Amino acid sequence: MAARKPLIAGNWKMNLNHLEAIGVTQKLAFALPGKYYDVVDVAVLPPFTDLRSVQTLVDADAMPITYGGQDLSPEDSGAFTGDVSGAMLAKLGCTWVVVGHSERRTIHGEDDALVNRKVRAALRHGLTPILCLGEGEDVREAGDHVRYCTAQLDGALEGLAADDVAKIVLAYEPVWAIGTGKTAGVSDAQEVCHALRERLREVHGGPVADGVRILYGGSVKSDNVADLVKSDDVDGALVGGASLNPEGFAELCALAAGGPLP
Ligand SMILES: O=C(CO)COP(=O)(O)O
Repeated sequence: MAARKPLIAGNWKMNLNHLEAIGVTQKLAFALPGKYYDVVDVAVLPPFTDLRSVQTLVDADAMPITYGGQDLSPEDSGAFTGDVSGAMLAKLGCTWVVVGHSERRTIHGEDDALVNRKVRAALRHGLTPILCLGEGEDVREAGDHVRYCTAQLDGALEGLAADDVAKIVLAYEPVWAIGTGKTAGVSDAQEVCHALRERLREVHGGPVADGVRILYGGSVKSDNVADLVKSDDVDGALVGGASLNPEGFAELCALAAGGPLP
């Protein structure tokens, strides 16, 4: 298996104003000693209004933390009230942008075609899309989750060249596990992450499949992260609620890197 460095990304969702963001980022950097970043990549994904503050702090203290947005417009500029472009995120030093989160798909009606345009917009501006996929409870109960998730993958990546697909991070987030306290079992997470990787292999080739990081998201906590990232095809976690507490998130990152904080 190709060596893939795990990524632990904290999706703050619509939490923490820009002043709180400064506090949380400082505490996270203080709580997680530098050596852990050799083993895991650590990212925070704050609301748009916090990004400038996070950028200033990360730059000033040369923190090894990366950051990104939670969404972007498929367009580059123009009359799109309320939207934020990939160019704007790139200008703020963002590394990542979440695309296709289930909360965007459900609450804002985003479909695979729009997600595909957003993936392209992110890549156009040198951002790494964290492309979220995942089935709802009804699909899981019908046993159709693998087919459902690979179809979402195909839709989101339709028409993309293999060397672009190689730049993407995937996140398998079963909707029934988000914010519910129900985590997919390690074998459930591994099953879908493996199927997504095999689909990448089929469509985009072995080197792409072996290189792309596939995260798991949905009620990831300090007590389950280590087992999740030990799975062959799970290369990290997209963490919601548990990323809001900086000391707790630092502990979670350390556990993903192989051991608790000293
Ligand atoms: O949606 C998620 C991350 O993007 C997961 O959220 P929770 O970790 O709060 O379940």
